[in-house]
Amino acid sequence: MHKLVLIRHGESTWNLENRFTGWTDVDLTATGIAQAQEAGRRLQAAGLEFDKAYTSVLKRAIHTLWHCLDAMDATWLPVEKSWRLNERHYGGLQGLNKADMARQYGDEQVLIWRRSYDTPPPPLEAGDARSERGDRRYSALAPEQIPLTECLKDTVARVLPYWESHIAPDIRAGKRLVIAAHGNSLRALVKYLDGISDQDIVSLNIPNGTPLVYELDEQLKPLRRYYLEPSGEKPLQ
Ligand SMILES: O=C(O)[C@@H](CO)OP(=O)(O)O
Repeated sequence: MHKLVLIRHGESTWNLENRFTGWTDVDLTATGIAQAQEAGRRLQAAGLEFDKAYTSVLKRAIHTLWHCLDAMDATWLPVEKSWRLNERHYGGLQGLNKADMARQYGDEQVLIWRRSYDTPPPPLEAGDARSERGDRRYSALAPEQIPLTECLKDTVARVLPYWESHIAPDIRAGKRLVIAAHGNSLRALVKYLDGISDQDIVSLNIPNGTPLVYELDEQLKPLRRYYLEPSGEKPLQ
């Protein structure tokens, strides 16, 4: 049996300000840092240990991993970062306020933008100052690989090759992994692992800074999955 831990970053400044974030590289708030430290303490109290960590190239996930590992006295662990674990790209909505957009376009439209499986938000213009196409951290990618918007289906399509090429082989080799990532890159992974339908994934939300433990069989099929809450194990809903 293998154990894999997924953790969504702690509260970010734009979570607090209720802004569409996507690939925008925002910091954790003081609450987000505390959530990450608490996650590390809970993992340690549950007796979980890791051999390696994975994260995105966005600092809210990277710093969550640091604080979590620091609380476990395990910042020495090897860490692999990939853009493929980044948050879903939010297109032209990046930076805008979610409540303002709901007032302007209605709750139903905002729900489609936020949770539809295959309808992406309006794209960024390639020349938009918010586009990540000039960002040095993505310089190894062809420009067209850097999204201008994404629906969850697009996120699944770029997360799964990384699961297959990097994460799954590590698990099969016996490595105990923690993955610190984002609400939607983790929803993509959970959808795949648990075989959740395109319809049912719409209502699955992953909270900030709460370790989600998967117990996997030899074929990497989930046997159990649960959040590590202060009160103990809580089933994934
Ligand atoms: O803004 C974002 O990038 C994400 C995660 O915070 O928001 P949502 O919950 O709408 O997917």
